[in-house]
Amino acid sequence: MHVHVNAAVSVDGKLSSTRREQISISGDEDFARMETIRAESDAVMVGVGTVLADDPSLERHDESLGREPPARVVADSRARTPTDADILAGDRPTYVLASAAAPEDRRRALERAGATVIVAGDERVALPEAFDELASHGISRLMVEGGGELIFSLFAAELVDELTVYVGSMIIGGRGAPTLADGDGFVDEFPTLELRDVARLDDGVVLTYDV
Ligand SMILES: NC(=O)c1ccc[n+]([C@@H]2O[C@H](COP(=O)([O-])OP(=O)(O)OC[C@H]3O[C@@H](n4cnc5c(N)ncnc54)[C@H](O)[C@@H]3O)[C@@H](O)[C@H]2O)c1
Ligand SMILES: Nc1nc(=O)c(N)c(NC[C@H](O)[C@H](O)[C@H](O)COP(=O)(O)O)[nH]1
Repeated sequence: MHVHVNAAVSVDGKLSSTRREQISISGDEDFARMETIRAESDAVMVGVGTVLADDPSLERHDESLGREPPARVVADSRARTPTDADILAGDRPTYVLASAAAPEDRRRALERAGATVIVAGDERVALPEAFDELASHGISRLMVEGGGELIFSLFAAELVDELTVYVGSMIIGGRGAPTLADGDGFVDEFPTLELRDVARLDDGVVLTYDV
């Protein structure tokens, strides 16, 4: 499975503010670029932290981009996704990746709301195992939109193939504000990236890396 992480950060590397509310870092051109990647993907993924903060639809709004609209995936160890979340709306499949720690009633509630629940791992979602399961459902190109906890885990599990980051010309600051990669952090060995492209977009810059 090809895994493409895409996110927008401030110059100081933040995904949002200390209030964890969605901030418009991207402008129209970057949102259009993001939609193109969505349209080229079999599924679009976020962590439940992003679902709870932003309630994203993960829609492909521009129908002219062709193909089937992508399925949706949430990494949600304890099955906390609200049953009225936008990510469950409509007919496109939604896969909730949960762990054995997810209460049975929450799993069932999400299934009743239309989700396919995949259980992998004891406490947190075991991402490699869950991704194998997604592949068996025909997902071979996965786009990941964040947030920082999920992106860190994907790098830690060496599951990322490609990274695009839009750096908006703003400072957000805040010690506790989410960054591109949070989690426990790397301390001795650090994933290295190969810079493939640099492009100006809106008032910022898009960096494209192979991992
Ligand atoms: N600017 C951007 O491009 C962008 C994109 C997405 C999110 N955001 C922002 O990021 C913030 C949310 O990010 P976050 O880091 O709090 O949450 P997140 O979206 O990364 O979700 C983290 C949650 O995912 C679940 N999870 C399951 N298995 C996991 C695993 N193996 N590793 C890690 N997490 C796992 C856990 O329940 C965990 O709490 C919000 O403020 C949102 O606005 C910004
Ligand atoms: N590319 C991008 N630029 C931003 O400035 C910003 N704040 C996000 N944030 C990501 C966000 O948390 C969601 O993943 C989707 O951007 C939600 O969009 P939809 O409601 O699905 O259209 N993403």
